[in-house]
Amino acid sequence: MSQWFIEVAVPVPLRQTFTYLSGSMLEKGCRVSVPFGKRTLVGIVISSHSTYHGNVNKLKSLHDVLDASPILPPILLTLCDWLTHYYHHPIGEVFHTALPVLLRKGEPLPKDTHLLVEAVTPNDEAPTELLARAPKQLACWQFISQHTEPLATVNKQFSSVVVNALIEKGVARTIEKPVMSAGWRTNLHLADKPTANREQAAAIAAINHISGFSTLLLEGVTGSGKTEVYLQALEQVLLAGKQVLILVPEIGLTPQTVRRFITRFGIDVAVLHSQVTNTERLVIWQRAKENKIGIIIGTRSAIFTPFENLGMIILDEEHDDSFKQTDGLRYHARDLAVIRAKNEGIPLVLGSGSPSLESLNNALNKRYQHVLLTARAGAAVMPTQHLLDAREQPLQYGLAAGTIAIIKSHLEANNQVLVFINRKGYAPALICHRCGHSAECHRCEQPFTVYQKPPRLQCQRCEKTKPVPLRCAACGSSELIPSGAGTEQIEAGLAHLFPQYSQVRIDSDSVRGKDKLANILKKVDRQEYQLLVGTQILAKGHHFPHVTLVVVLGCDGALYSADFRAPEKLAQLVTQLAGRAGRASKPGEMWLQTHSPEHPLLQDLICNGYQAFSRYLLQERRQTGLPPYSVQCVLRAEAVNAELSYNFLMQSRHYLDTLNTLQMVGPIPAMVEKKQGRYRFMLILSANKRSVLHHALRNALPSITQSALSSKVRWSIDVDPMDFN
Ligand SMILES: Nc1ncnc2c1ncn2[C@@H]1O[C@H](COP(=O)(O)OP(=O)(O)OP(=O)(O)O)[C@@H](O)[C@H]1O
Ligand SMILES: [Zn+2]
Repeated sequence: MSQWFIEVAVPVPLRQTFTYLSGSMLEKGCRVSVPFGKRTLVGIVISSHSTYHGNVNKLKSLHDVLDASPILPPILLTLCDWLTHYYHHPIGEVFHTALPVLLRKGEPLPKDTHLLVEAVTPNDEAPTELLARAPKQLACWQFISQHTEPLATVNKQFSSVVVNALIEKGVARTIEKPVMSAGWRTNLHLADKPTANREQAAAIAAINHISGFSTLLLEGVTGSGKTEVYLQALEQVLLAGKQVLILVPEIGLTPQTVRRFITRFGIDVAVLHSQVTNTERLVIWQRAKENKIGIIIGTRSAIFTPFENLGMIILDEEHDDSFKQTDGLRYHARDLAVIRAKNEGIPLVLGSGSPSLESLNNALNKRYQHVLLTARAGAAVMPTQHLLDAREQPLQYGLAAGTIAIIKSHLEANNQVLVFINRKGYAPALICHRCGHSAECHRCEQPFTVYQKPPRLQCQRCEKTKPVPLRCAACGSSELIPSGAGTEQIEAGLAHLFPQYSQVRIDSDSVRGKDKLANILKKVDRQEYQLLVGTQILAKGHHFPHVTLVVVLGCDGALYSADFRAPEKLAQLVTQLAGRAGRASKPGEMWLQTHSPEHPLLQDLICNGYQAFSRYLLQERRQTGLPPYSVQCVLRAEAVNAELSYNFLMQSRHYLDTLNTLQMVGPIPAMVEKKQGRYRFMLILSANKRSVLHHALRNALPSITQSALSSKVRWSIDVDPMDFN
């Protein structure tokens, strides 16, 4: 019997494959179960060899081969290889991330079958007598004797009690059959659509003109009808029988968006987001792979869906943070989409009203095609933007008198008002009025947020909760005052100021649970609420036709942040928030309440708008040599013992420095210095060229991973970091 040496990617945090023995050659991409220490793990075959240059006696045999043919198509295998190299991530974990949870666990692919109910006719006679006393059962039997129907269809008319009774009496049985689907292409039909305006038509033509791979940045102001452009550009792709993948931000995936695609094309649209169960996810995964689904709309990880015949990728709100994974394999779905589209030889469309500086730079450099939509679609006009100087104005619940007056005028005109604040809870801190001590989470060294609904203190980093204390832990005084304002406080304040208007709070606390956000948005649409108070969630792509005023609170902190991306993120947030106002027939306005009305960044953004502001920020990045004019990587380490994580990074710095090609900052405390009892440090690496950064990392990683300290701390590599937390 021949012996094969199989290289397997095993889901462990080690940057290598492991060799196992097998009696036969195995193809790359098949799953195998292997012994690993005392455990059995599911790994992916990377390669098979007939020879081995090591001690064969030390090798173990595979337990099992789980797939007869590769579970991942070649395109995804290539993508995983790219991820492993680009993000310097352990190969087994890369494959693990790319696979649906159930496949990671070694489950087989589900059979695409359904149960049918078939009538049985004993002695060739209808069982009329047998069922004479059970008219429902008789009716059911007659129904199934005419056609063999799926159980689900039968159950629409007859309860399972009735069906089971027939089965027990031996006059019906269930049979499992493959689902015969006519395929989405037969159902495809185009519904009525608005006539594209001149700019939209140019964008659609530009997209449809692409043959093979190209990335196109659609920079369209909020409400300019980007979704309409996607819809019309997709017609040609779908009519050619090709599938499409649409990637959207985490919370932007609303039923309204999905419905627009369903009604336009008349076909099922599969949706992939965090609330989809593992079983549903696997079914969609397989159906896409077999070209049984035409359109998939999903968040970040949907980029790993296999398609038999993918024709286009669209990534909407491409500036959104949620496309970047912030733990484990820290990939950016936008960058992955570029690589995937290139490998598939298909167009990629990136859309945003406030594009990231990375994409903008690529567009201005002509690496991407660039199409602008400068005006709103239909009759809507762009909202006006203003600063509200809160200095020396009386404040009530964090709202300046001027802000309250503007809110009042819009409410009285019967319009909806959206109030944004970047904090959840009632107040971001509880402070002792006598000694100034603030109640703090010890594990995170971070002030507790005060909540009223229900009353508690809660840490935003580790979610630990505590009852609200009656006395100061430091001096015993009972004079404890909430400091600053969050959504709950603004909600309470507005309820007090405007009791006659109905209000809803929209933040991650209030929309927790399936369909909760969707239901609130439906009510907003029906104008059951006139005041909307909330966090970032409100900024994401929603179409609020009745909102005419957007009020922005609590943004001053971002003006003084140490993160060089803070101005860009603030500008995107403000632009997207303003973009929720005046989207239909009535014009809208945005007021940003600030104590720094003269700050040049704010002035520039409000007076000149995102388009000019973003070009100015790019100039600044060029002058300072920051991304996208350089590349970065962050090495993070955390440990209960601060010294360990500091020393690990110090030592890593030394290994990385041997080539003397990188600029390095650190080790310095991460912006989130402590979390759940662990001290966190970072080392920021930058280089002018990507190849230099990668070379230095590849050169140093063996020493870093083999160091004794590396097993004593939790550490990670973040290529193209989007934050310094
Ligand atoms: N050519 C058109 N004629 C009339 N109405 C249109 C046209 N294109 C889009 N609309 C309408 O304009 C509104 C905004 O369009 P859409 O939601 O596509 O904008 P968007 O650019 O995706 O918005 P945002 O980036 O702010 O989320 C929608 O109600 C849409 O139906
Ligand atoms: Zn905490």
